[in-house]
Amino acid sequence: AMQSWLQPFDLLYTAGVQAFFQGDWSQSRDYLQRALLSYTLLRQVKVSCQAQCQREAPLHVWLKDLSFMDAVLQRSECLEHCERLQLGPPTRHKVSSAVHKEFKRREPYNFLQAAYFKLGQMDAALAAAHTFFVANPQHAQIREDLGKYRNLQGVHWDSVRDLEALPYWKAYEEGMHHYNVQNYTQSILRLETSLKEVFMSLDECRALCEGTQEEETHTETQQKVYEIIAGWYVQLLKCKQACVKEIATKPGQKYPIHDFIPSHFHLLHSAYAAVNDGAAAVENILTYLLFYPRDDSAQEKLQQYRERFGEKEGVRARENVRAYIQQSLGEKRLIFYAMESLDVSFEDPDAWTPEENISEAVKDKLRAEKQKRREEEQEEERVEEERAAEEEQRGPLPFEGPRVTLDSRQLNGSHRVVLDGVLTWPECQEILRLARTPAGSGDGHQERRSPHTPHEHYKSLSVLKAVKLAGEGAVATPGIRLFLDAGERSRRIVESYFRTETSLFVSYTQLVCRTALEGKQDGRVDLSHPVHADNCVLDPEGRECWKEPPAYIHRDYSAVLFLNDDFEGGDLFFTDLDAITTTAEVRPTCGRLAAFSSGGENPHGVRAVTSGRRCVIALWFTHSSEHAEKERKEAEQLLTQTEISSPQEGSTSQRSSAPHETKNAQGRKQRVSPTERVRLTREEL
Ligand SMILES: O=C(O)CCC(=O)C(=O)O
Ligand SMILES: [Fe+2]
Repeated sequence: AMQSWLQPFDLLYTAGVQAFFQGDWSQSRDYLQRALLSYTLLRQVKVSCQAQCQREAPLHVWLKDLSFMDAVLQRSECLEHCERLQLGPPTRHKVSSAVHKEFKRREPYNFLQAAYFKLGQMDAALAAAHTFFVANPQHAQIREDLGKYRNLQGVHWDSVRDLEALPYWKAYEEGMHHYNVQNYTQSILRLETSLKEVFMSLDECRALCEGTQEEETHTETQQKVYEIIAGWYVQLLKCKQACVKEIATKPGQKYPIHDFIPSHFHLLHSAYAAVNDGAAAVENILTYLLFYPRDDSAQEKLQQYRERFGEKEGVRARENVRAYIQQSLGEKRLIFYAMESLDVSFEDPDAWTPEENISEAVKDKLRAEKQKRREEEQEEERVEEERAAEEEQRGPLPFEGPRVTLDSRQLNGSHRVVLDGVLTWPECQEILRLARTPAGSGDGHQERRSPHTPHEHYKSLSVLKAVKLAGEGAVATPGIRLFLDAGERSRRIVESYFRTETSLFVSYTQLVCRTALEGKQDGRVDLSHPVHADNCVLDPEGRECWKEPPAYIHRDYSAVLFLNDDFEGGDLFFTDLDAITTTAEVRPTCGRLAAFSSGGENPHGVRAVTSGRRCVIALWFTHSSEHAEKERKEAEQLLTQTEISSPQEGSTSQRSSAPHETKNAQGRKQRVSPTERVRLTREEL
């Protein structure tokens, strides 16, 4: 049966992305299509196995009864067997939550649209692009791409549709529209369709909760067996409850539609009344009253319908809705109970939950959580606004070559930017030659154990030391001139891009190379450079950053100018104040500059370098003239003398005009996040 098993969607996705960067568009398209299909089929199998095993291995027994365990085991075996038949061993489809999230965000469609485009399949490209856009309306790159599609000849805009659309959204929206223009018959048809589909999607979502279990983040070691069962079960109930929210949230929207399900019945009773179907009008207002029994205006409406259409004997609220409400309330009751006794948090997705079901203590907890959520949302909005303001303020670049690759928004932070093309390929090579001099040659060179990790060597070179080495003939001068110039170039870019209020001085420049020690990488878990902020002492526990010594508090901006990419690991990454939550990763490559403000808003670190050698120019800038790098001046003077006395080293400020590293060479690197990788090839669109 091996061949008939479903291929894991994450592997197909990875293969598709890989082919994408090898420029094999048809291969990429095929893999991505299969990945999306596999993703859908996997869900279908899981849902159908749940349904099947609910029938074949029911769970209507009590815990005190030994047969409870019997039933649990049978259910578990039924599911395992059912899924194994179609999917193979369970481990085949263990997918990381990162990939799950990418599929939820419809990321594969972004690759797919570009692949279709390359293959000249314009209608398919447009459909995929639109599908990605619907879930990512803020995404700058896809907006730009869609703009380009708009200008193309022969693309069929009228037929473009969302390939992932859940069926009820269209029906719901049309139902609303017809209702608003008083076309009640059509409205009824659409809303009934929507309702049917909504409950089907809800059932699916709830069934999937039983299939997969979120990993517990905190694992108490001394938990008793009942606590574990309780914890697990509450988690399951919360997952099922959250489905209401998921169903009511349109793709690309942050918040669900308020009262999504009850509102159907509200619209329906009026619509049925408008077409004089008294029985249906009464049925739907009664159904609405199941959610809001004390809604006075609904009660009044019911009276009016009874007067207008006569007593409708035998007309009752919809049975499936009554059952749904009962089930949901039962679940909520258990969760509320758990909130009182266990450390459980919960956000009720429904507005209709009757107050009397909730104890005062739980009400307080719910209120506190709602408040917390609101504050989080406000904070998010504030950050978003700040970012938008920053975007508007962002200054021009002082040179032709460099261009912004990722801005603060794309890097999920503030005062961050990644530029490419700050150095050309030959320039990087020339600077790298400075670092290649044998260890121990001259006192300026230090190749030693890294101060941060026992798994790497670490070599640093300041500008002045470099110049002195040149004086001794140990290194070539053009590289040093470039080393100095690169710092100045970066300074001007940072000053201009961030539109700093006063001018910036370079306060320190360092050429830093980190070399993986061979044979010392197995099982390594540490970083090349632990998470820190550059001008304050990070306190992840307190989520604060203390701007006081021993931190270099005069540093205002930091920059890392990458020189090479022929090593493994070594990505620069940013985190939240907790020093754990990664917000952005930057893959080094020649000429790429990562610049950011030096404070607590930009904690960062460097991933382990697990093979080869990673070299960068690390730069810090300051507004304070007293902290301007004194060595730089001295180095300049010395260097000028050296250059004059040894003209055979070539022209003074050697500027190469050789082409930049090609985009494909960058793209082939594995570590760049897929989103960034799409960006890098996007300009070819
Ligand atoms: O090398 C890097 O990417 C960053 C190094 C760094 O953060 C530092 O030296 O402060
Ligand atoms: Fe740093």
